[in-house]
Amino acid sequence: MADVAPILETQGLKCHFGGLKAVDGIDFRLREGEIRAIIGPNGAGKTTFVSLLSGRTPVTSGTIRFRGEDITRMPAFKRVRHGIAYTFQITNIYQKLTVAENVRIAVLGRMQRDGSADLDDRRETAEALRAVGLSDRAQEKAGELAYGHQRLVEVAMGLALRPSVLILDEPTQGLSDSEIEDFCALVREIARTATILLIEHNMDVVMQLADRITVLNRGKLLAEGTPAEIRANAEVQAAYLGTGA
Ligand SMILES: Nc1ncnc2c1ncn2[C@@H]1O[C@H](COP(=O)(O)OP(=O)(O)OP(=O)(O)O)[C@@H](O)[C@H]1O
Repeated sequence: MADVAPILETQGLKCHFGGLKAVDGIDFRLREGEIRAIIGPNGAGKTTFVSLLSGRTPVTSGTIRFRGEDITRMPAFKRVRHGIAYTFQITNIYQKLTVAENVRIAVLGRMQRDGSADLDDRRETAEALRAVGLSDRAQEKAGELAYGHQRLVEVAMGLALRPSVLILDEPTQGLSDSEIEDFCALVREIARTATILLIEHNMDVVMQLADRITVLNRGKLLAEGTPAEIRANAEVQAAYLGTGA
């Protein structure tokens, strides 16, 4: 696998906020088709790192390549067109619109992107809602849903874009145990057609889903490996998992 060209790659990626080195020189390679988890203590730089990948936050220095093309300075909306979708922490949702209307906006955006005006947008919307288990709530106002369900609306919006890379930032926050189980099944399903980059604090979810795990600490890459390797890594245990994990 090591010689397969990465779908997404960073070299020496940095993002400094004044004196704070939120992301401090990260070399990262994401393989096409994998589920990669990013973990690390609070403030490690995880959200900042994926914000750089999505174009939401400007890079201080270093490069980002997508399928070999330098996208370091490409605006966020163009990255979405290239197939990099990022579910924000709810900020994407129109609170006063229904769940279905929110998802339909994403579907229509993709149709415009792909020039596929002949697609049945209502059917596509219904499919995305079914995938995340929100069909029953399609006509509810998005802003009135529980927090965890609003996160799922965002995932449906991301899915509706048919991304080749889907970046999920703490998607299971606010979900019940059974909803988390359904969500894990959904991620496996999505992974059949997309590469997934997942920031996640729930270690059960990480260990269950990830093909590989990247550990960040203080803006730097601390370790990378399979779930078993990361579990056994003493440095990771000290920095993040705690020695008892
Ligand atoms: N826009 C910003 N301006 C200034 N500092 C920021 C900004 N965004 C993030 N930071 C700081 O950068 C550091 C990394 O934050 P980031 O949110 O990327 O970490 P994280 O690993 O995602 O943390 P958490 O797990 O708590 O979400 C933190 O010290 C944070 O306060």
